[in-house]
Amino acid sequence: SALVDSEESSVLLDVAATAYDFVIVGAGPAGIIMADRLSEAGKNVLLLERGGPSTGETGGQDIPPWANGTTLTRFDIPGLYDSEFSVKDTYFFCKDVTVQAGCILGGGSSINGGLYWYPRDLDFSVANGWPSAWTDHAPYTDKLKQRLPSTDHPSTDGIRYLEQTTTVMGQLLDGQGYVQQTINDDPDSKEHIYGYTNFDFIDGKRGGPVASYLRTAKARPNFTYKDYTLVSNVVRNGSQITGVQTNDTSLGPKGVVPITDNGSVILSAGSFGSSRILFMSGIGPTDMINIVQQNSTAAANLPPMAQWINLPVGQNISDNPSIKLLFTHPLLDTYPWASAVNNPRPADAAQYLKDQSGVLAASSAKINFWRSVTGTDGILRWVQGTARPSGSSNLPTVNASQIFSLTVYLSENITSRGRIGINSALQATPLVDPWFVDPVDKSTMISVLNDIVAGVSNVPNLTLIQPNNQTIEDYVNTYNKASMNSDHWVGANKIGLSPSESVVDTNTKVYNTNNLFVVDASIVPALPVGNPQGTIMSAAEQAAAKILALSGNMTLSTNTSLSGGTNSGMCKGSFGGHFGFLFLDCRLWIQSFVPLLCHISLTMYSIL
Ligand SMILES: Cc1cc2nc3c(=O)[nH]c(=O)nc-3n(C[C@H](O)[C@H](O)[C@H](O)COP(=O)(O)OP(=O)(O)OC[C@H]3O[C@@H](n4cnc5c(N)ncnc54)[C@H](O)[C@@H]3O)c2cc1C
Repeated sequence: SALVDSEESSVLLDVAATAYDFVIVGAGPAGIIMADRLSEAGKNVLLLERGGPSTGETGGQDIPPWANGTTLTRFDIPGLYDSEFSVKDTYFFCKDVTVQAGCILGGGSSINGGLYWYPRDLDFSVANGWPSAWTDHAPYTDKLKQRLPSTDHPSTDGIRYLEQTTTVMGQLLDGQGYVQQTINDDPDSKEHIYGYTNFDFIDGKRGGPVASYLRTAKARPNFTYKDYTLVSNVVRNGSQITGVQTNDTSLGPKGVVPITDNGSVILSAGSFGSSRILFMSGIGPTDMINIVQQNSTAAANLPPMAQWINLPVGQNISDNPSIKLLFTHPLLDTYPWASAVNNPRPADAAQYLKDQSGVLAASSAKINFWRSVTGTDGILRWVQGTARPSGSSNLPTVNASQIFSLTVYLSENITSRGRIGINSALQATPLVDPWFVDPVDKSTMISVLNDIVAGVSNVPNLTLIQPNNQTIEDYVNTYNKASMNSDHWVGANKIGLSPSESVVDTNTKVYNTNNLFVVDASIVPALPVGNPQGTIMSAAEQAAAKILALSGNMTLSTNTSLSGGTNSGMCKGSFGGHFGFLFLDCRLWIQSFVPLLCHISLTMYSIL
């Protein structure tokens, strides 16, 4: 199916464009899982990623000096997570998003702290904003667990390192009625519990979807991956999407990658990335599309105004407001995380290089706890704490090597919402910050922090050093807003039952389009109880099942190769579901048997 107009194809006569059943934009956790599940079902899938490789396995080259001669990049080594924020060249963060977002293979999962929580039932409840069609979510979490189990002891020798923070923080929590548990063994239990941090690391290295789902996808002939490919917008004719506009003219005429007649585009470019692509495709609030209209290059790709689709893209955003406290205790060993990329402690580097064990086999988080608290508005909100043996060098009166930090997040049921959008430079950016918009969120945080601090005097030798000589209330009131950012943005393209308050329907299809889907953090309607990647990845599992069900888990597509408008005659058919899996690639017989084979497969398809 020719998806570019005749003028375009006559200008670029020698560009061949393969049409795909699914073009997925963005190789973050959601995009990778979608690519794997759809290709597993026999679909012809193209995964486009704007960034380059990350881990050594994917061809990454960013190897710290002390690991020279290995394939261990900074993204492989969990203990280098905290150093990301202090290196000069942060090329792995998106340069056109004004907050931190990963622009590299794996997206956020390649640059995040790796904290990984299986969602609980309440995270996917109607009360938490999900449509009822999504609430039977446990089977999808099970699918995720099978492919990507969590660990709370990531070092290959099974030993936990730097546990002083856990010991001291555990004493504080014991004194306040918290109970220790293996957190992911019972995800539904979150009331006054604490435990070791769970990660998605594998064999002492960063694991995540890149080291699991992407591996299986890559092994399939019907899966194609292209990196360094930026998608600006979808190409559409009204509600019918016909392809995506990329910056790579080798992929198709003027860089347009077409989809098959029954094909679909799935945006998995993250909360900021997917929202921007929608605006640039003429989908979203009019004020945002007007900004696109004012940019002459981007305006050229906008559909006519009559085809603009007004949806609340970028609204309903939430992110955990988080406040950090600092403590000192003589037992502590504050780890020099920031310098570990160039100058790690020599024994730790040697141990890690030997067999991926030791301190560097985990990122900095050591202990997590949860509780609920009811605000003055009667709403029960959830609270998460994460403690790390890390500190700050600007505290002259304190021994800098004996500090640990506690980050307290307000999570599920917070009532504040913000908005994200684009500015005139087309950077994706928060327009209304989502933290403490509702004063009850703030007062709830203050009461939680006061509760924690009240227990400090019961732990021998434990001292709160930040805030110091200041009430918790003053500390929170004067806290730098930007530091409250937890990088857990959800809700921009919220799933829901109506286009007046949501962007995608219960099948994750963008309202008022025939074949455009969004599957990533942005469809999650409200924050889960813990750091969100487990929720996002299991949501992708459910979305894949729903999208496959929509297409009857079956595809028979003519895989058109355009060259100056000429069909070179490739044929590809597959079907799955009840009849098992059959994949026919006609390229082998392209010279002589193409028409016959295509006919046979079409006949088989119609019989079955
Ligand atoms: C510093 C940091 C630390 C974090 N720590 C944790 C943690 O410990 N635990 C946790 O659960 N969560 C954590 N998070 C959040 C978590 O990583 C994200 O919620 C998650 O990665 C979102 O997944 P996603 O698939 O929606 O999008 P993303 O991970 O953002 O992936 C989107 C992908 O799309 C690509 N892309 C974007 N735009 C385009 C385009 N136009 N064309 C082509 N490709 C495009 C990007 O390069 C990226 O690879 C952290 C986030 C950050 C930034």
